[in-house]
Amino acid sequence: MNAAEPRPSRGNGLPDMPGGGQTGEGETAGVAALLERTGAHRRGHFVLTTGLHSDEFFLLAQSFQYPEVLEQLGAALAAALRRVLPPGEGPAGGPAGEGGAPAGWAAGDGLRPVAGDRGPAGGGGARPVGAVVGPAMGGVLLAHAVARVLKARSLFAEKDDGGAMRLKRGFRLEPGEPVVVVEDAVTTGGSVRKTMDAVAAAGGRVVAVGAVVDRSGGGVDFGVPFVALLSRPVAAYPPDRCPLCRQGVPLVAPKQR
Ligand SMILES: O=P(O)(O)OC[C@H]1O[C@H](OP(=O)(O)OP(=O)(O)O)[C@H](O)[C@@H]1O
Ligand SMILES: O=C(O)c1cc(=O)[nH]c(=O)[nH]1
Repeated sequence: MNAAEPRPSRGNGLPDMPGGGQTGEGETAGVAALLERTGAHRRGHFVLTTGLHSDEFFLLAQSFQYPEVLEQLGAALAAALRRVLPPGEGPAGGPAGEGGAPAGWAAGDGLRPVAGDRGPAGGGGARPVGAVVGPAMGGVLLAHAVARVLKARSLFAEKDDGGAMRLKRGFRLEPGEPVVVVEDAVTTGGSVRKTMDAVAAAGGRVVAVGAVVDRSGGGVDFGVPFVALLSRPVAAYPPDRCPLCRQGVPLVAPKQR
């Protein structure tokens, strides 16, 4: 096999991510290869959520349709997040409590309690991450995959009528509960910021942000540590300054097809 080719693994034709979830060049290459192989990385002429145009698009639903790939990406992102989480705000452990859990479910049932019920972490000390929150739709599956590894709850925020994000469906956070926000692809960071606002409105405290792809190449600042499995600047143009429009390349809304 050509050394530059992704390594097939587990008989599914998908490449392993070198380093078992370690960040660095090897992992970046592994993630890029995974996105190529699963058809998530597209080239053409695309309209983005913000109305900007781009010649590249990361349609991560294509990758996430393979549970094994979602699991790999979630594990890699969880590992990267662990490295930037403040001490004590890593994965949860500790005893289960009642809050958020249906009656009769407790430690050993596989349910994660809300952070305020985790005993020793309270009392002014750092608390473990209680929840991973993703913006719907792109962040829903990813939040689940990351939460599974961090042993936290998996929640999602949804747009309300005004375009803001909100926790709905009875999702609750404890006051000051440490939360990680995850996103499939970050361009301007607007969706992550709205999700952070939703977490704050629900009383939680965002301690880190993670994404599979950071199209800003490190150009966005969320005020908390931000990690991405693949980070590089990707051009995005206002429509009236889009070179692809000038060339007459057909414009595609990739999520609508
Ligand atoms: O960094 P930004 O400029 O905010 O753009 C990135 C966001 O846009 C997309 O979501 P979209 O709003 O299209 O909703 P979806 O997740 O339902 O596809 C994407 O999944 C990110 O959430
Ligand atoms: O900016 C966006 O809307 C966007 C870009 C991208 O590459 N992928 C995606 O899902 N959304």
